[in-house]
Amino acid sequence: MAAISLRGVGKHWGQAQAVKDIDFEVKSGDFTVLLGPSGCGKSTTLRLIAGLDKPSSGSIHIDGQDVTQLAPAQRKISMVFQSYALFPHLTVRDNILFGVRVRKEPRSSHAARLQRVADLLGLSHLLERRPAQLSGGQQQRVALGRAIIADAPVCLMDEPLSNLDAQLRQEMRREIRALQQQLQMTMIYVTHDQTEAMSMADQVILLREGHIEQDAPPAELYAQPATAFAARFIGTPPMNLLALAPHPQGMAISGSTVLIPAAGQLPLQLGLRPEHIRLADQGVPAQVETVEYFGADTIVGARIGAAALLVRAPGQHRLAIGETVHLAWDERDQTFFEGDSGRRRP
Ligand SMILES: Nc1ncnc2c1ncn2[C@@H]1O[C@H](COP(=O)(O)OP(=O)(O)OP(=O)(O)O)[C@@H](O)[C@H]1O
Repeated sequence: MAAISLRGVGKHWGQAQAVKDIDFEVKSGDFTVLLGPSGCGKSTTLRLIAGLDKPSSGSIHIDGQDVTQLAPAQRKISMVFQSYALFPHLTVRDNILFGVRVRKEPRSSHAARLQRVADLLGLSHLLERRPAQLSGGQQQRVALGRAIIADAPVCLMDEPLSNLDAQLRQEMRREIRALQQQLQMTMIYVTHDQTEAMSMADQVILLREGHIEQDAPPAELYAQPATAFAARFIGTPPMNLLALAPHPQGMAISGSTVLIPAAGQLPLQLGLRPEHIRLADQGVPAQVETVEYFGADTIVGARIGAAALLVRAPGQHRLAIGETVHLAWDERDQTFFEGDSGRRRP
């Protein structure tokens, strides 16, 4: 199975720089997610790996071979797009076999390969249908089938689930991840959905405005965000960032007398994950501003001085707006970010 590496890859369209200085390695058999907000360069990066666009600088290697100048067909990759790109006039069978036939792969192998892929994806009873006679999830499986039957060592996916409803998305996430592990595919998957990235990936590459903000496994991205941007991009709800201000005895949460022991230079922000803050009998007084109940937990919006923050408390909490609650957290769950650069303080 293939490993992929990008070295100093950049792409500009006229004056506009879509991505710059992209460096990363994808291990063979790993599931890597390119994550980031709209316009950060995810699709551009994927298209460069696929060979659909040529980089303006840098090089791309697959399995140790420099493929920068190779055409897509020579790169041994398969690709699944957001729009499934199925042929409406072809049956499921013919859609899945399309690429295999175009590439003139041995006819004798077609039936067995089709059978395996159809069984794997639960499509065996739908082979004679046309795309219009399938549900969204089934169409997505056909698109996956076409990628899997190619037996290409690398599979690239660009937001493949964005046309599906929330429940089906979750099912398909699990299916894609299970298939990738079962077939030991090297996968690069583009999404702007952090829950998708966190739940599927071995490695997350978080992009921002064309550069890599952080490249780490999900657990590290969550526990040790490199920057305030990374901290805010991950988590539901995301990490709270509270501005700190000078206080005669050190540093306090801005607009309050709540002291935060932290050596370092201002400006500084305190990062606290909503799930790390407890509603306690004793602690920092805060005023309740919002209460949202979700069944398993309650998200409480509260204010300490000038700082608004969200608390994720297990179970149901009937709190009145304006009521004073007490908040507590462990010092080890505090993260500090430099106010100007946004970098996490080590
Ligand atoms: N063919 C093109 N010509 C000019 N600019 C482009 C082209 N393709 C992409 N760009 C620009 O490059 C930047 C990155 O685009 P890209 O599609 O890679 O972002 P993305 O992260 O995939 O966004 P989205 O999640 O919205 O699809 C954007 O500013 C975009 O406008």
